[in-house]
Amino acid sequence: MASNTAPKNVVTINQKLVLLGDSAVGKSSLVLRFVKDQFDDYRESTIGAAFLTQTLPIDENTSVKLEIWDTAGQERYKSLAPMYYRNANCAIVVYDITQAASLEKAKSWIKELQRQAPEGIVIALAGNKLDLAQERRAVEKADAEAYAAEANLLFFETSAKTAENVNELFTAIAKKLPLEDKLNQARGAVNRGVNLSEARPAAQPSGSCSC
Ligand SMILES: Nc1nc2c(ncn2[C@@H]2O[C@H](COP(=O)(O)OP(=O)(O)OP(=O)(O)O)[C@@H](O)[C@H]2O)c(=O)[nH]1
Repeated sequence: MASNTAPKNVVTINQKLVLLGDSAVGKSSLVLRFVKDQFDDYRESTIGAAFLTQTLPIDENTSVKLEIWDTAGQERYKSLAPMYYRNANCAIVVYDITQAASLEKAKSWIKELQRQAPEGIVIALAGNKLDLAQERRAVEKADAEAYAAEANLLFFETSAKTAENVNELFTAIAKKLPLEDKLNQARGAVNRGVNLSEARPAAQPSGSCSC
């Protein structure tokens, strides 16, 4: 599990991450595994959205603090999603490898992000519930991988239950973020003795942590 604090002399860049996908594919479970290294077999569906943060080192001088918006997958909350992806730097779109329809839903989220989210947003496609692959797989890895390559997405199959590929997914996203400008700004601010917290991103939509 990643640490929640960064060592001294490390520049930390805040980046907003949004999770999207059908209900019950495991969005909240992936976040819970990544942030707290926990898993619940019986999780309540998210209401509205949940907010958590986690700091990830990406090299010896730089950390990324991910401000994670875990959106609710139920259809009735669909209209809220733009509020969460509007200023996002990166997104994880999740499907369940045992439910073919959830990949179709993921593809429609990806189209919406590519049309409406900020230019340059880093998008990953995650096929979750990999622990059920042997008995219940309904989406072939090669098919999802080929789609992801064509749409220029990062791609991982994950299991929030066993933790397989969960840290790898979040780390790959953090490493793909174009941080050069922000790093130069932050290092310039440090050299001028400016308090970095003044340069943090604008206020986020309100939400609660359901973890
Ligand atoms: N076997 C298995 N079950 C999982 C995995 N991830 C999540 N689940 C289960 O799937 C169910 C739904 O998980 P959630 O994390 O609540 O799904 P969600 O996508 O956040 O759902 P919404 O809040 O409705 O959008 C729960 O019962 C979880 O325990 C996994 O990797 N493997």
